[in-house]
Amino acid sequence: MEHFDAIIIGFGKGGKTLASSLAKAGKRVAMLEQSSKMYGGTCINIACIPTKSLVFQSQDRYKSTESNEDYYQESIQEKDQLTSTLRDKNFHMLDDQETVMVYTAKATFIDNNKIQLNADTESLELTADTFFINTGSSPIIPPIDGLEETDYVYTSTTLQKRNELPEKLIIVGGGYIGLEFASMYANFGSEVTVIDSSKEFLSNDDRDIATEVQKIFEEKGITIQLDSRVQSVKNKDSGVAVTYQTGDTTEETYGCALLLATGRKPNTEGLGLDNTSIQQDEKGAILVDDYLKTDVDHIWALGDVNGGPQFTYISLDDFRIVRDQLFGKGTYSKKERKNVPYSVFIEPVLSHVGLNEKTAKEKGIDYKLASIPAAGIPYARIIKQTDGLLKALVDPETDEILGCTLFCADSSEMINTVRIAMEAKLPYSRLKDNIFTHPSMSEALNDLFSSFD
Ligand SMILES: Cc1cc2nc3c(=O)[nH]c(=O)nc-3n(C[C@H](O)[C@H](O)[C@H](O)COP(=O)(O)OP(=O)(O)OC[C@H]3O[C@@H](n4cnc5c(N)ncnc54)[C@H](O)[C@@H]3O)c2cc1C
Ligand SMILES: NC(=O)c1ccc[n+]([C@@H]2O[C@H](COP(=O)([O-])OP(=O)(O)OC[C@H]3O[C@@H](n4cnc5c(N)ncnc54)[C@H](O)[C@@H]3O)[C@@H](O)[C@H]2O)c1
Repeated sequence: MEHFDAIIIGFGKGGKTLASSLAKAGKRVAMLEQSSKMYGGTCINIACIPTKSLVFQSQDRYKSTESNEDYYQESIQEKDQLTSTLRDKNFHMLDDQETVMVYTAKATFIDNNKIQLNADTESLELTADTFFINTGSSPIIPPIDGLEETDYVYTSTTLQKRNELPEKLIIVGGGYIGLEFASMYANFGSEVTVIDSSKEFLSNDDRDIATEVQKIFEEKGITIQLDSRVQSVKNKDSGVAVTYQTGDTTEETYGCALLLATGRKPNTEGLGLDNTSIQQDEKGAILVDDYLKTDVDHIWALGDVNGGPQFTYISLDDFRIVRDQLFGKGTYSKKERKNVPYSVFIEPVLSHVGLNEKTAKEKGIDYKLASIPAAGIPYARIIKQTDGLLKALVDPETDEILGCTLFCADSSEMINTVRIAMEAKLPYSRLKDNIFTHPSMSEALNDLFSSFD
């Protein structure tokens, strides 16, 4: 039986980065990945990278004279080339290191110290001093009658593999995936309907932001059905007949394809956690302390599987927490992680960090508010992306930035500048008076924060 210094289960962002660090420190590492199609993890193979490749290609659709169908197929091929290159690069990044061994097989714990690897024809047992679980998450399939017997039902993973552009696409769930896919498929030329169970569109966001996003979605021809639940689906023609309940009424609609985007659950099935002392919460997430340690002293869990925010950059930050324990002072923990930003890659991008007006009001937190339209930004005019709205909240006592929402082009870059200012506890005047290059979207931060004077 082979013994390692560390076994990492799952080729996710946190795990693969940790594997490299451990190897650099001369440790013997086993990276266990269940699928040869997933070297590098979810992000590069089926999530952030391929979807953003499609998002950005869909935004260039208007530049091409090709048919919608041809343009879409080429975009899918381009996306596949990109992920294949990255997958190969990721595999070699680890496998080419002398002290790292990549095993392609599903891992199951036999006990707190031993793993069984199950490949097609053989199985193998491995032991290690330390274990790091980084198995990610997978789509939640909601209980809908007829789902299993119906063709043309997809998840975000399987829809990206479909070569044919759906003329009519129905999306269940209006969260990150639902909105990004809605915007992207509408740009490619699909007729899109989003069905979401929430009473309000973008229910966690400020109403003025949600209204602006909804307006832009409707201009793209996207139909949004709120307070609605899909009850049943069945095959119809070469697509899906969908029955859903909106308030008290039952409605029917038809799509060539149905995308399920109702959240993701931690990947713990088949991991053999029952054979260990590791505990899980009611949603299946592995319970960890602030240092990401499980109930077993030599086993940690990183990324989506530990129930934290589901972002690649959080998995990477989980790596930083573990690295600090293995190679640093052991002081960095989840408690230190504040102001996690996010970007939803619709058009324009919706980015946020910290507090928004809605939450500030709910919590009775004092704030000063500034808001400017994206149309006033010279660079937005140059790139012809004048839709959107920028908002910021500052503390009236300290002048520190409490939060910021940027619904404008390039906001996924700009929001990182705002976060640094927040983390450094700078007064808003530092962004108001910062020298930004011109013309750029970032210089809009001068204008946004000038509104407080
Ligand atoms: C469509 C989509 C778009 C997204 N877009 C973004 C985005 O733009 N930005 C962003 O930050 N986040 C985005 N996310 C979220 C992001 O992809 C995840 O948060 C992130 O990939 C999670 O990484 P991880 O390190 O937890 O593990 P993962 O990258 O999920 O890796 C887990 C790996 O473990 C393997 N595995 C599972 N079980 C076993 C087992 N028993 N044995 C061996 N191997 C196993 C899996 O095959 C997988 O390769 C998106 C998600 C989706 C679905
Ligand atoms: N840009 C990004 O960073 C990005 C992009 C995509 C995904 N992600 C990550 O992936 C995670 C999963 O994304 P997601 O969109 O699947 O989940 P989500 O939690 O963002 O949204 C799920 C949506 O589905 C709705 N819903 C739930 N059950 C429903 C039902 N039965 N019928 C109708 N609607 C229902 C919810 O109201 C919610 O609006 C996200 O939480 C995010 O962390 C990030």
